[in-house]
Amino acid sequence: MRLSHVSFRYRWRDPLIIEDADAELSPGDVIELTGANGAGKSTLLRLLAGLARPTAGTITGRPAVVGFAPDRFPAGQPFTVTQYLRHMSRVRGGAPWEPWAERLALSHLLGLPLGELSKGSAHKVGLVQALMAEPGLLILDEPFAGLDADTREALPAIATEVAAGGGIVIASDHQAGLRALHGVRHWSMIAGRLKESTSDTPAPEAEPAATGAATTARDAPSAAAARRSGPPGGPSERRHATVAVTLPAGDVQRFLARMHGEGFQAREIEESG
Ligand SMILES: Nc1ncnc2c1ncn2[C@@H]1O[C@H](COP(=O)(O)OP(=O)(O)OP(=O)(O)O)[C@@H](O)[C@H]1O
Repeated sequence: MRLSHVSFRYRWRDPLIIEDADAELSPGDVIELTGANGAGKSTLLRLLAGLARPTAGTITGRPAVVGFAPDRFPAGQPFTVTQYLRHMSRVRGGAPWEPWAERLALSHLLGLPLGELSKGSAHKVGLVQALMAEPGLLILDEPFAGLDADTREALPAIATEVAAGGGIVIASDHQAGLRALHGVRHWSMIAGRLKESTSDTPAPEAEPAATGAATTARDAPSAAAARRSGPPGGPSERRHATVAVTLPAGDVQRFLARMHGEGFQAREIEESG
């Protein structure tokens, strides 16, 4: 998989969040992505996942199966854990999710509605949906945040297994949870630039994103963030609209991944003959 001169801005005339990123990812790579808050890590991960398109440059050779665990799992969906994971498994061609749920110590929570899960447990559900389809590219946005000690210890081994099976693993990680892994690559986002450090010491998390004007972008509530949190206060937070979408069956997985990444909720999937 290759990034060639990839630049990205959220809106026309906004500053570039990512500027001229070049990188090559090979099967078996485990990559730790660091950078200050707002440096553009999540943005880069979304570009890698195919959930956003580069403003300039290209990303080629993305593996067919991408597992993406966002930093904030959209837990406000009207499903129990089992219903949600079954549903994601169907979307992913019947991928086995139960062993992952067991491994991440979710088995006792399967009957709970997603909305009743603790932050860490909801995060685990996001990890299970990302792992179940044996991704060729596993993207983890702050995977260690909020996890209990056992799961924190399990994650490096899981990353190693995915890589050993020929997958690429990339994780943004303020907690250095993968740093001890043998052969881990260190990427950092600094001032809009993607840098790889060749030593075992990753580059410092020096500066936030791109240029001075990036402050505006960082501080402004993003459209996606606004959608995730909803309007402040009052019963309007609970108002929803349901939209029926028809699309080719082969696009369902990509569509759902993008939708979940944006914080939207899937209600029902129905395949016609
Ligand atoms: N949907 C959006 N629309 C406009 N600007 C955005 C959007 N999402 C993020 N940004 C801006 O892009 C910049 C990079 O954000 P990003 O979430 O990629 O940073 P990050 O390195 O992952 O930060 P953190 O470590 O805090 O998670 C920030 O300035 C942020 O405000």
